Amino acid sequence: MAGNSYGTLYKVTTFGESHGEALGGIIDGCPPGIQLDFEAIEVDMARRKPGQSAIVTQRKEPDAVQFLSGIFEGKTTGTPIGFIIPNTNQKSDDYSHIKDNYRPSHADYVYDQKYGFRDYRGGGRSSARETASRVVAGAIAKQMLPEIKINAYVSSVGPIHLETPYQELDFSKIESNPVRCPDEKSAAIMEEYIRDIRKQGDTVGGVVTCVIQNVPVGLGEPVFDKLHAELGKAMLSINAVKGFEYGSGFSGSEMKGSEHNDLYNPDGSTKTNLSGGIQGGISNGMDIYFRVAFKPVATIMQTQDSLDNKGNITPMTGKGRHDPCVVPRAVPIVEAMAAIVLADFYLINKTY
Ligand SMILES: Cc1cc2nc3c(=O)[nH]c(=O)nc-3n(C[C@H](O)[C@H](O)[C@H](O)COP(=O)(O)O)c2cc1C
Repeated sequence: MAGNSYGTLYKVTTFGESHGEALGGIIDGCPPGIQLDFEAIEVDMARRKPGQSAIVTQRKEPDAVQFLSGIFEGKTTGTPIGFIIPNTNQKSDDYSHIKDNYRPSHADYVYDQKYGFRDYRGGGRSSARETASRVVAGAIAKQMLPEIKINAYVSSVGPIHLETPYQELDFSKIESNPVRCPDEKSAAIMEEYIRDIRKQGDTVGGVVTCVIQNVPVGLGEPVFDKLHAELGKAMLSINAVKGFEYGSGFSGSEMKGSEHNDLYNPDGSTKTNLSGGIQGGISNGMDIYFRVAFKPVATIMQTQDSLDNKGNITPMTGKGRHDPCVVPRAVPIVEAMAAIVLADFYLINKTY
């Protein structure tokens, strides 16, 4: 299958299915000599892994990464970094109900139409288990760019919104609750809401906000490979993502130029930052911030009509262990994809 790689110079390829032997990946282009902090990689993996709290899927996977190449005495060698993440809990679920049936709003139908055959167990390649490999590649990319700070957090769950601007939030609180919302009051309401939705056998969407600080001026290419275009592609490549906006986003379209313009300070920084840290596709040194909208995922524990592969509409009830709301687990995935994009542009910049 094509389309399993991302990046030009920091090139990440992933492989694996939800219920296969293992997931894994190859990172090609990582510079030599980076002393890796393996604990930091494990921390990010633990933030994504299933079973981490009562408000995510209860599948139990340790998501332990085994590095196979490209690292010697704890340092990157500059050769491809190969790794696997064994699937240890892959045999416990019965997915025979989706063998010949297509869940509404999942990828079953399009995979069958495109390839004529699919590994239906747990969604196969379309499962967000694939994102575990991205988190490994992102954790290494973060270590390549230690001066750049990437913080993502949950800013809404269904109808519950955290309206506080990111500048007034304490990012050290993001990990203080299972929702990953830095405002503890909002987090408690969001958690309650997710628990309630789960009890109803339903799912709910949400928004992850990401803030990237200390980005040097000059990352991003001027025409097609604009920094925000690549961030948008990276975020929209994450499962269940339905929207991306950066800076003032859609709300900027309602403003006047006199309100929206970011006026300069003598050092080139700007007094406001409605542009979201990118101008003309190139980072301008201000904070980059964007929002990623996730849908309520498809598998619900209620009965809905599905389509079978003979063209019959038949009722189906979700089975197995699923996420009632994916945003708490999506936070490290958003950070990982942001880090991969920045690492790629950082290396591209060095070729000038
Ligand atoms: C962290 C994460 C966990 C997910 N968990 C589930 C899940 O438990 N059940 C489900 O039906 N979809 C889940 N999804 C979403 C599916 O992977 C996704 O909807 C599917 O691949 C179809 O792609 P699309 O929604 O982007 O069109 C999850 C997505 C993410 C990011």
